[in-house]
Amino acid sequence: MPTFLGQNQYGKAENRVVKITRDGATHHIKDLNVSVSLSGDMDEVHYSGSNANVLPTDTTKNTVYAFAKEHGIESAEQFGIHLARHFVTSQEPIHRARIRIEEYAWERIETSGAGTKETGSDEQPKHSFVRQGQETRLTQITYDGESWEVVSGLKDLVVMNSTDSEFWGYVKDKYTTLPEAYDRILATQVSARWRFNWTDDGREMPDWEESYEQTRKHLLQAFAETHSLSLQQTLFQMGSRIIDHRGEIDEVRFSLPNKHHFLVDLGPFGLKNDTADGAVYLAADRPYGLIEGTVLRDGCEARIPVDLSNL
Ligand SMILES: O=c1[nH]c(=O)c2[nH]c(=O)[nH]c2[nH]1
Repeated sequence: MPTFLGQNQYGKAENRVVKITRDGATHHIKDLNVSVSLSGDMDEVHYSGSNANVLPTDTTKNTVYAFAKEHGIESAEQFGIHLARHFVTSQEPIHRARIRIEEYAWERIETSGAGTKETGSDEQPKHSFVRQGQETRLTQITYDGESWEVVSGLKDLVVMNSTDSEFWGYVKDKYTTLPEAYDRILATQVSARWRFNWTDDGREMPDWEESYEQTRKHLLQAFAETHSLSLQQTLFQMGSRIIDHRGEIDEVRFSLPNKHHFLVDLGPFGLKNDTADGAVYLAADRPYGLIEGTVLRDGCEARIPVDLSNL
């Protein structure tokens, strides 16, 4: 044979697994990106195409989700060890498993205490999270020698509510397959711009640092405290909360990708997976719903461009 096979490995990369554990009203998130890579007696599949030694990559994906449900995710390390041991000890041709895991950290959103829980209790909702260490603060200043326009904002602020989100009662036509949801995850990567009404007419400038901190806080609190019937409704609540609390801002525009989380069907493995507790979700990256809109102070006109990537 003039050629021979060198190093090779295979598996399913980037299995996005999200597990929500409920401890009463307090939810805990484990959000991992798990990549499986296996190697061993795989010469034949390359030389002759015989799949006799091949555990499908699809099976490795299912194993990740089933293990998350059945055994939980104590830590990324423990989860990875468990998976690696499983592949090597359960499949004779597999001699080596490499499990790479990225873990995304989430911080609880501090709310104002005005949660929308129907319970009437003043207990803080504990199911709203902001992803750590991602966002970028932005500003754009325009001056034509006479007037100023200051538009500030942020992008890549990733937030999640692990409950208090529903989506139902929508139009259904012959192509509609989406089941109505009465308890779903709502997650988005916020891109927002807000326009200041300041201009250099002798008025004092806003305290830009304080304004940013407070605007971000109101945005997050509105996200956390809205019992959402759609991402569109949440968008309007976030914008209104900012305009109501920040007199220096007249207009807010949002671009909100709906980061869908689908309950994984673990029925084929005899595992019940519903939202009640310990639910395991597939975090899909595309396609995604894209919800965009502007919220304005009464009497003010829209000046922020519709397409935020132009800003
Ligand atoms: O909050 C949502 N708004 C929509 O317009 C929509 N469409 C969809 O399929 N899911 C959702 N969710």
